[in-house]
Amino acid sequence: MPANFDEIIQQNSDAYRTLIASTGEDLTREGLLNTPERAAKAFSFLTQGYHQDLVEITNNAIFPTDNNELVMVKNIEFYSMCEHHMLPFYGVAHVAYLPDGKVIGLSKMARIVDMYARRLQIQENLTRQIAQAVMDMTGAKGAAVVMDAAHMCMMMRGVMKQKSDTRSMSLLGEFKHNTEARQALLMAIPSA
Ligand SMILES: Nc1nc2c(ncn2[C@@H]2O[C@H](COP(=O)(O)OP(=O)(O)OP(=O)(O)O)[C@@H](O)[C@H]2O)c(=O)[nH]1
Ligand SMILES: [Zn+2]
Repeated sequence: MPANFDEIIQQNSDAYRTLIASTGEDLTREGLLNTPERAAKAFSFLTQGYHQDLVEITNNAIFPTDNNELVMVKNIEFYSMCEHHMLPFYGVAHVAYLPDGKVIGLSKMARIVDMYARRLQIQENLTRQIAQAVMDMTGAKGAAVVMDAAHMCMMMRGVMKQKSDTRSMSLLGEFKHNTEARQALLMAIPSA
């Protein structure tokens, strides 16, 4: 949470008041009375990733191992917002790495996904940032992230395609350079 949290909520409530008023709505009607502040708090939650860092969220949960085979946490659900329209995109992330003597707490992989998802993003950059973070935190031989997502900006407006879904991938280290490692990874990833 930022130090000036209350001030930010106040400012963003005013901004939401302006937005709501632009529709012609009556801001004093009962159903809308607390909406600007509620929306400001919701926005603050959905963008809280800007106020987190990797060291804090992983909390030193790095452990020694003598098993350096593939680790993958599949189907980590995430919600993000596209940086173009500020509309949600959401789906699942599959996060994998090839340890080099160290593993990371499994829940921390999901926390890393959430930290980057709760920012204004495009799916491709989100995917790469998660892979890089896993690589950096574990010193892994390779890290890979695959994300499958639906984009509300393509569904409820614009081209209005309800069934399209987007797969993005980031392969680092061994997964990029070693064909065998990449094939083992791709076989383990669920189809969209
Ligand atoms: N590559 C990528 N594009 C995205 C993502 N999220 C939204 N977009 C796209 O960003 C693009 C923005 O295009 P613009 O032409 O500037 O905006 P627009 O007029 O609102 O575009 P339309 O959505 O086609 O109506 C659109 O094609 C969106 O589909 C994402 O995560 N990755
Ligand atoms: Zn968009």
